Amino acid sequence: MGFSQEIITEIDNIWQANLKHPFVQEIGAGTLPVKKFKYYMVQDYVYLMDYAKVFALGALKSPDLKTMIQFSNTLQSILTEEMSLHRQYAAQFNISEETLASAEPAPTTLAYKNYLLSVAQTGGQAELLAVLLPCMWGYETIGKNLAHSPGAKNVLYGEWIAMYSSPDFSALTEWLIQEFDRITAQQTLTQRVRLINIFKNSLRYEVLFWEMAYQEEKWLV
Ligand SMILES: Cc1ncc(C[n+]2csc(CCO)c2C)c(N)n1
Repeated sequence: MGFSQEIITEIDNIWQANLKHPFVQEIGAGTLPVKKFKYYMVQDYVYLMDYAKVFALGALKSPDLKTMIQFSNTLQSILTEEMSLHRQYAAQFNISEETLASAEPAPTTLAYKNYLLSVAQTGGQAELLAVLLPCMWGYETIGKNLAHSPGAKNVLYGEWIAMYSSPDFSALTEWLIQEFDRITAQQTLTQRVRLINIFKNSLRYEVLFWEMAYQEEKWLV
């Protein structure tokens, strides 16, 4: 069993909480109130601006050309494909690109993106992979789980599900998992414990992100 599989087995309760969050289930059922989805789209756009930078840092910290190309291709696809879907949704909701690009992060978005960036900046390649893997792997699993759900045929949520259940996205996630398993195979117990914690925190933030959107979290003042 690879280290990545060992981690999600150990923290299965958090892994399941992420997959089964009401926000995700309601996308699958096609019943999620549009208002919550709009809120999510804007916050996710703000999040992705910084998430993409983690891939730029991944390229910077790459040990070889092949890894560097993968990180730079992914950075490109986040900015052009994934964020372009967000821009299309925003246009549908009459939210301008300026509003989208200048939206303020809610507390959870701010905390999560700062966590990602600080781990990616201060850690090495293993820490960087540990912090970004829950996001990729979680969405890929959700995409697969929802591929044949009623939501997949929903006019609004169908495209979102299609993007995360695409074979290209699965291949990318698989590459990240293998890279993580390869890099961590030789690590000491102390290093592994640190990586489990990073992975766990990032996964917890994924759950909090759904919850934030579900509750339409606001700053108190
Ligand atoms: C909070 C949050 N977590 C994860 C993703 C998913 N995601 C972000 S970048 C990327 C790589 C491929 O484009 C994927 C799958 C998201 N959108 N928002």
